[in-house]
Amino acid sequence: MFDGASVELRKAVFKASEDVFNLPLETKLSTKSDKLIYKGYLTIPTMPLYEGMGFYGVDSPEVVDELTHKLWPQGNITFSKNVQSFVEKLIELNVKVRAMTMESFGLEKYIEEHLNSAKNHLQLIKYKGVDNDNTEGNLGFEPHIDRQFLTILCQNDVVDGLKIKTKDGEEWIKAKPSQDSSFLVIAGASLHLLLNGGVFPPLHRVVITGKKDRYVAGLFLPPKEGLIINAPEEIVDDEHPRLYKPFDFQAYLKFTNTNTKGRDLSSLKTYCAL
Ligand SMILES: O=C(O)CCC(=O)C(=O)O
Ligand SMILES: [Fe+2]
Repeated sequence: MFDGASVELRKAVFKASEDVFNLPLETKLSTKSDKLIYKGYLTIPTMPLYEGMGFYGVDSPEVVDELTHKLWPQGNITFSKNVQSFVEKLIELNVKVRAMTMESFGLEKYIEEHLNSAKNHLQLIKYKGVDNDNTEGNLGFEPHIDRQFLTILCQNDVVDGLKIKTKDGEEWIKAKPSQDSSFLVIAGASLHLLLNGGVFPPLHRVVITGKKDRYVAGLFLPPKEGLIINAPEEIVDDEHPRLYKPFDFQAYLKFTNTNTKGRDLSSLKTYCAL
């Protein structure tokens, strides 16, 4: 699925991403939407090195075209074509991973329904490199679990920074892609809930150490608006009792947005465990 041509495509997307973040601030701000925080330009006051550009519903060419037009009113066909082709590859990978995951839990009959229950969201991310010798590194992204079903990340080859907490909570390990064609797949809270705790959503954070800017492209799979997540009966029994109340993603988003420190597994449990 990811051949030489895809590696080229990926390079083109990171080049495109540089172009996006190099645009004047007013242009980037013109894409900001107050309806959904993750549509358009995103900065987060507590994470000064981070800038994001979100394409919510990215599988629809209109979404990419509309945002491209705001960024380059004179047009930029190369940008929208590269983003669309790249997203197609990421979506293919996401479908495979989610179908295989459902299969491994014996939930074949829910695959279709599950695949249709998510939106495709592309987030281009830039972390500004730092010019200081803080050996601990500088905060790029606060520790958190992802809230969606699944996250697929790829980064520009030269700069690492993503760290993942081991399941026992003992240490942070570096998530280092093995080669420039690799992707990192992270399970999020919504998949954890759907599978009654069967997959683990890891705590992760980003630490920036060098002068080089770090670019990441991530496909996020948030549940569609209105979906209520509840683990299927087939995976609930005396040995695996139901762990969570029916879960409304939008309400959880609101809860975690007003409480940024609450994005870990224990606060998810406080929020909706039975
Ligand atoms: O920058 C990264 O590698 C991870 C970003 C991330 O964790 C997120 O956007 O949720
Ligand atoms: Fe994350």
